[in-house]
Amino acid sequence: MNIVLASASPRRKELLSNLNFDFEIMKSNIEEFVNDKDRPESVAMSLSFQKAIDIANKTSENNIVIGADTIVVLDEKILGKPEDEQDAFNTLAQLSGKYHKVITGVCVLRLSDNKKIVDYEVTKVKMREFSEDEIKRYIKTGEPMDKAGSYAIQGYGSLLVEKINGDYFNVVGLPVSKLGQILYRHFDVNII
Ligand SMILES: Cc1cn([C@H]2C[C@H](O)[C@@H](COP(=O)(O)OP(=O)(O)OP(=O)(O)O)O2)c(=O)[nH]c1=O
Repeated sequence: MNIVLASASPRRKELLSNLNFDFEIMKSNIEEFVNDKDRPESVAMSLSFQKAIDIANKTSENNIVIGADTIVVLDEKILGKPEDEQDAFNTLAQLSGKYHKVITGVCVLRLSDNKKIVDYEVTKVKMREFSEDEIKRYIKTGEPMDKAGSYAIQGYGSLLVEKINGDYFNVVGLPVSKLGQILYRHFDVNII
């Protein structure tokens, strides 16, 4: 039995690596389809499941597969990864001075005994007010381009964040504590 992280995200890999247990990485390349009418929590959970099942079907059925998906939500509207720099600018301008939610859906499954747990974690993030000039300078760093909500709290984006309420790691891309509980309670995996 192996644990497989169904993710191309270097952030997720790093967060799991901090726990010093063996796992494999397999990159799922599902088409991320979002229906605007669904609740943001459902969207994040559904995408995490799609990533996990894609990889589960390509690996041993005894493996435990983990999928995750992070979205940023402002006034119930999902702000995903930016399409281009203009899109990143518009997203960051909307986030300035306000609270938003970061939701990460997480799915853990094992086909051999038909086990599937899907859950999510929410973290509230308050941005300080920033100017258009600051947004332009931030975009020039290149950091926003592959991040949900066009920022990275673990990087230069930390300069824009005023405070958070909830799990920091959830914002970076993986609700580590929740995931640990799922592995322990439902899959008998004891990391510590
Ligand atoms: C809000 C925020 C998001 N992010 C990242 C985490 C995710 O990698 C990314 C959201 O995109 P996702 O679609 O969740 O993940 P991904 O495409 O990077 O990787 P994969 O689907 O293969 O698992 O945004 C940060 O790194 N820092 C932040 O502060």
